[in-house]
Amino acid sequence: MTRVVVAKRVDRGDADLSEITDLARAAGYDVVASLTQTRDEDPAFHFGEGKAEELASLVAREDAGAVIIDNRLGPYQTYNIAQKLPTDTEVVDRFTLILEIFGQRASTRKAQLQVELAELRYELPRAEAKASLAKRDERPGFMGLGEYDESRERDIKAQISRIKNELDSIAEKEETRREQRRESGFDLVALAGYTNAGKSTLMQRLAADLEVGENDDLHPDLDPTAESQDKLFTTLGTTTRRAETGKRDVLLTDTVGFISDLPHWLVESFKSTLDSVYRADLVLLVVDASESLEAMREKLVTSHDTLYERNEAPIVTVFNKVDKVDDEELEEKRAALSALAPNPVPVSGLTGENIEELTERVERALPAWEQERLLLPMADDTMSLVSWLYDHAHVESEEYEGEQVLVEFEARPEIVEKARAKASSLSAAPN
Ligand SMILES: Nc1nc2c(ncn2[C@@H]2O[C@H](COP(=O)(O)OP(=O)(O)OP(=O)(O)O)[C@@H](O)[C@H]2O)c(=O)[nH]1
Ligand SMILES: [Mg+2]
Repeated sequence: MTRVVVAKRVDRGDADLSEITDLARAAGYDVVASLTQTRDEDPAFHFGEGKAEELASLVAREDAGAVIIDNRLGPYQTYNIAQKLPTDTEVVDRFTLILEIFGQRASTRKAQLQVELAELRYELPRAEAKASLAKRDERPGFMGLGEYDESRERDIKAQISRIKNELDSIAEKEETRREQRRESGFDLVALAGYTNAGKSTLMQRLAADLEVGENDDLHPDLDPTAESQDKLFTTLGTTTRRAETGKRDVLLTDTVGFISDLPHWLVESFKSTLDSVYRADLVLLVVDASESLEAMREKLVTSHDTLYERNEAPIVTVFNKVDKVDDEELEEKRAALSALAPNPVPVSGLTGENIEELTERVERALPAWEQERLLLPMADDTMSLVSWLYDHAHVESEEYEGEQVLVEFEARPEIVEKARAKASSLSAAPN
């Protein structure tokens, strides 16, 4: 395990190193020391130059192989800090660290492409900076360098557009699959929220274990396990399972957690993963209610920012981990956060407390179903239409009256429309 020093600068107040330390551990580093500074950003070193020197001696004393800095460093700042540090000390910033974790966990083609895309987008401005440095230093006999770096830039741009095309075609396939699932009568519910909020635990709680096996071939992302761990970014791809909520057939999707302070291009790189949230029929926004009010507020803001531009679905906020919070504290948090999290459902994914209230809320918040009664003549295909209704709708009653059958059911508007069409083709069929 590489020994690392974590460091962070804030403009004012105290720098909090807990998240960057968790991220470093999630990436497999051994955090051996830390350093913080409260001051304005220094253009050359990000930290004050004296602090950068302090960092260098800390790295030497601790025999660390890398420093992890929880700030956005410009390419020049990264270079300048590296110059101060013992030779071969790696400088890792918040985004490279997150990308490293994503890279380690990326197990599907899509996840790998997304990581690659983010890495290239990270590298592009750095290659541009290198090229312009090289140009500035260009002297006779040194011509090759600048040109070489410009070709690297062109290379990166070409790779970016190739990967984006492939991701677009994956996204299209997934959109088609979502539509097919809706046509089969499923409501699509997505779990979203800050990393480590307990999404995967809740998924396991809500999932009906039954039937996953049967659907494996149909839906390749249906996965019997949604791993949960006390680690950041345990879940990277998406996992979909059937959930038991009552009348409605719900497909629940668990997905990558949100995290604060990510640049736009990084979030954008994971767009096709987040599409399963943006394009759901309902989003369950999971919040860890056992954290401090301030942490909850910040994480809710990050979550809403991530959802803001693209999300089309209604949102139900879930206050998770209530087994660790007493009623009074919960009530205070609920009141203080009412603007960001209106009417949250308190649950514990771990103990199962209050899960029923959650499933009831899901049923109520999903787009409304239509009621319909169809009087069907007894024809060759009548029984197959009835069984189709059982698969795609909630059948309330089925009564036989002589040569006719009366079916009462509730379903999505599209399903009702399809059923009507099927019914009219029944009666039109010659006997
Ligand atoms: N006490 C308590 N712990 C919980 C609860 N739900 C989840 N946890 C714990 O919180 C940690 C994170 O849970 P996950 O379900 O992996 O969280 P996640 O949101 O899927 O996290 P990422 O996939 O890493 O973004 C695990 O250690 C869980 O056991 C809960 O209701 N109560
Ligand atoms: Mg998870």
